[in-house]
Amino acid sequence: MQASQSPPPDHLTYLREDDRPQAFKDLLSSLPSEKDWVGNSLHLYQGFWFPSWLLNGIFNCQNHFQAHPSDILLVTNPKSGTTWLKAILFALLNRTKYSNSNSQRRHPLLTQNSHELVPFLEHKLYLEQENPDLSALASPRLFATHFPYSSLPQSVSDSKCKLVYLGRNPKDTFVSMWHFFSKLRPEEKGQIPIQEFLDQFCRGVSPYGPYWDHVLGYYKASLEKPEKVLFVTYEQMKLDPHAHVRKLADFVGCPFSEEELRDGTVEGILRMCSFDNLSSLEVNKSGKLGDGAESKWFFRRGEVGDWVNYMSAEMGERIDGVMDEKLHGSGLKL
Ligand SMILES: Nc1ncnc2c1ncn2[C@@H]1O[C@H](COP(=O)(O)OS(=O)(=O)O)[C@@H](OP(=O)(O)O)[C@H]1O
Repeated sequence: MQASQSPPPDHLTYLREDDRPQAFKDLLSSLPSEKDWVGNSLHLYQGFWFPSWLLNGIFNCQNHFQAHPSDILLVTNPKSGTTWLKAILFALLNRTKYSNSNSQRRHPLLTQNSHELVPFLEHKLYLEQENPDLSALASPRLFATHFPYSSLPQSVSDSKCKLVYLGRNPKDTFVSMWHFFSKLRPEEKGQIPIQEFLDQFCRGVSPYGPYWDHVLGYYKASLEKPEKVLFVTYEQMKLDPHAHVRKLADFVGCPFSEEELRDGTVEGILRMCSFDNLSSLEVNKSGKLGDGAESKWFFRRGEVGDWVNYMSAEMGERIDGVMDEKLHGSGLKL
């Protein structure tokens, strides 16, 4: 998720409200909407709450994005570990180019935030002919998106491209989101009242929410089409990162060789992408992304279970209660 407070910069002109086609404005005004805590609108479209400033991109992407069979899409609900998995997948797919024996090439993750290296689909990446960067991307192209499964562009469903979904415990995601949105508010407004933020979350109103439907869509798809959708969680990645990076590599079709497993390639990727390493790099301490968000906002604690420091047991039980009810019978527990 990116910041959207100030007017979008030039390369994101499609986000400017003035430039939106009338048909889009008409559709927008017909959709149910709610205000989020930063003052932006969320619109209910195809059963999910989309930030209004992204909807034009969402529509266009649905209509125009042409998936390639070799594409890899990392999908997350915001604040589930996107920044981390973007880095891991980027490092994994480009490991030969930037290996130790090829160390004259400085690793891009040392000087660029992973959000700059792995673009979001809904950020005007859908028209290949209009986007030279997109056609110049080497195969396999790696994208990220927060699209719900049921709203993915048809070409993604039709093609043989692969989807990696990263889920996260909803309480940690919720607290991470609460911190992030609080940062986007004008300073004098202070932190978002957490109880009210929770009320909204538990009604399903959050960016790309309801949270449970987002996760469930991909979980079910991963059971139905295991060759197309891989479902992993932030907690599993934290618990056994080595095994999961190998699993990711196998899934995206570039498994580690015996030699790589012996020579510490996996460990090198994990070290490079660790919270401590990435968050200590100058680019992530003082850099800014194209839309004005500060890179450091994407690195807070990076821990499992940090919610207990911000929510009462009762609040935690409330999220658990909603999740239990919504995920009942699915076999999924987050
Ligand atoms: N390298 C690494 N390892 C582990 N965890 C990491 C890493 N980088 C970011 N993070 C944590 O991920 C949370 C941010 O989520 P996202 O990256 O999905 O945010 S966004 O949707 O892209 O805005 C946010 O979680 P919280 O710390 O719980 O807020 C980040 O700290």
